[in-house]
Amino acid sequence: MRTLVTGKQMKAVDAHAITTIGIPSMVLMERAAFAVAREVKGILKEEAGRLAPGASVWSVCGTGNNGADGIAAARMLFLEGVSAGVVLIGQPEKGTEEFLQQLKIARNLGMEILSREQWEELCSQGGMRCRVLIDAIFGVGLSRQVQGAYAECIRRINGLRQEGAVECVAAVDIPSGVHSDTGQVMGEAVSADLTVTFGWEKRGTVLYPGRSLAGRVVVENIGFPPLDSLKPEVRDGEDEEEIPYACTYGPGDLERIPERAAYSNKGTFGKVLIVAGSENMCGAAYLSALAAYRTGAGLVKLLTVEENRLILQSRLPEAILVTYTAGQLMEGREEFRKLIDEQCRWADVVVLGPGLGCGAYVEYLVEDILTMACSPVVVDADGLNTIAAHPYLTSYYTENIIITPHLGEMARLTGQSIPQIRENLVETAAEYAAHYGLTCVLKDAATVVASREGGIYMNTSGTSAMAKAGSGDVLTGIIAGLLGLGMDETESARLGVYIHGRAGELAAEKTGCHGMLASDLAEAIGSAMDGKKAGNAAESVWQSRDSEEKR
Ligand SMILES: NC(=O)C1=CN([C@@H]2O[C@H](COP(=O)(O)OP(=O)(O)OC[C@H]3O[C@@H](n4cnc5c(N)ncnc54)[C@H](O)[C@@H]3O)[C@@H](O)[C@H]2O)[C@@H](O)CC1
Ligand SMILES: Nc1ncnc2c1ncn2[C@@H]1O[C@H](COP(=O)(O)OP(=O)(O)O)[C@@H](O)[C@H]1O
Ligand SMILES: [K+]
Repeated sequence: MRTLVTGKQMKAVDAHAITTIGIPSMVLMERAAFAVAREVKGILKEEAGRLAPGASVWSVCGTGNNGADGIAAARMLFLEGVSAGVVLIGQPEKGTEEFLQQLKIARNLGMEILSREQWEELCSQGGMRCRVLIDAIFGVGLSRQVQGAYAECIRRINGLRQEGAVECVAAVDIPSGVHSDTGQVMGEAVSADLTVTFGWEKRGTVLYPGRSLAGRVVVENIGFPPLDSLKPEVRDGEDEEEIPYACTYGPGDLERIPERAAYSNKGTFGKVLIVAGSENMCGAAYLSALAAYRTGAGLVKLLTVEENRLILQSRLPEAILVTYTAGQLMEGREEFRKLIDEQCRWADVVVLGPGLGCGAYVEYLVEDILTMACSPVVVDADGLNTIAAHPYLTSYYTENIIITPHLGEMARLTGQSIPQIRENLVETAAEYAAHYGLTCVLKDAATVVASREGGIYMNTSGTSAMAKAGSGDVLTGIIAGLLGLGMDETESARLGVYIHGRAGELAAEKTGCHGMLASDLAEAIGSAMDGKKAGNAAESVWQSRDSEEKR
């Protein structure tokens, strides 16, 4: 498990380390700059291991402590014989104490220091070519939209990278212009190949578009005290609500999956009831059921319309089938309730919604399941659309409900627009989960899981190959399967999302990124749950120099 922090949390740790613990700010900075310089040197090194002759580095620096890191990193490279210079953006005289100190050191060493105007001139004459450009304009201190000269400078950096005048852009802490909490571009943002971040990963490099802009992320422990040494009021200010530290999973977290006991039978691993499918829509029910079995469920039963009987029985003979007709539901509601009651008593887990459609009877079905299920219920797709269309159904929400909306479904549930939700992914999921006391899995390219107690998980596995119909149905099956194995709602949701992404990566390796089908994703679940197998693309772009486990 890796911890993810907001900019504000990171600043609170900085302040705590410096003022309460007494670690001098310049000591932290020296370690931060050393890490950046080390990574840049790695890029500059020839195969033989020596630094490339004439290797040139420009460090483009703002006047805050991010800029101070950038000057210090350039100075370390300069002292190792690299042709490294500094470009200053903003008014240096207004810089932080640390910035002014770093600038003085660089000047005393005789380093080349350009103003923005001089740099612009160099660029416009085509004289700006370098192996590595260090982006140190803004770090976690970015507090507003980027405009004017700063925006121009960021556009210039991206232009140089695009035209090949700069081979590699290395961002200090976070690409300048990316919001450290939301990953949103604040007007203009640097597109980096590498980001060296300090202490803990920032939420903004896990959420899109920040995640695409950060490139490979290296996390460096520069000597901060552990997060749990901070008192809540130190973390977030006495007058404000405490924001929880978010987390993400990696292959090591697969150990959370319970062992499959030798002395067991099919009843040991959970009975999953999947209430899904409608006339002409049986694929979602099939994929959910298949995924639940592939995740380890002992018994999967499909409750679906009579029209799906033949196809589902032939596609997935391992599943038990109970069918109904729409007429049965509309006219014989009392009879139908008995059937639902019986099925709910049988189930250890219920999935409600994939492919249910929007027939008038679906409202009754959703109401009956929500009122009668006494086990965890995973509500997805048309289950959620029905709740959005009939808001009284939210009164049946209980603490063992997991909802798995994509952004469109979340927009229907909350009345917010999709862009609004996209910009506030974490807050939207967290507020809904807290308000209704349930687990909310808000699905996106970087899915967020908000628990009813306030915990936040942000997913880092997955691939765009999964952006295809049916992927969400597979996810509901995986989460249901994990609940069936006995995991709690939060853990099933978090690990389910992680395994789902990992299965996507593994399946895409075989089919190629464009060719993958949701059924390929479901078939890869078993391998994805096997912790010994490598293959997590997200893991390969992430690396920690000093992992949290070691601390
Ligand atoms: N001792 C420390 O405090 C340490 C700080 N570190 C570095 O310091 C960074 C944080 O430094 P700061 O808090 O000084 O903040 P930053 O250097 O990230 O930037 C803040 C500066 O930019 C200005 N600014 C913010 N948004 C702007 C906008 N849109 N347009 C124009 N100006 C804008 C602010 O007024 C401020 O002057 C971290 O990201 C990290 O790189 C690291 O060196 C670790 C130690
Ligand atoms: N670009 C992407 N990268 C990673 N995961 C993705 C991407 N696009 C979609 N996904 C995942 O695929 C799933 C799609 O779910 P959903 O939209 O409900 O599809 P459907 O309803 O067709 O099954 C979600 O779990 C989502 O996180
Ligand atoms: K930066």
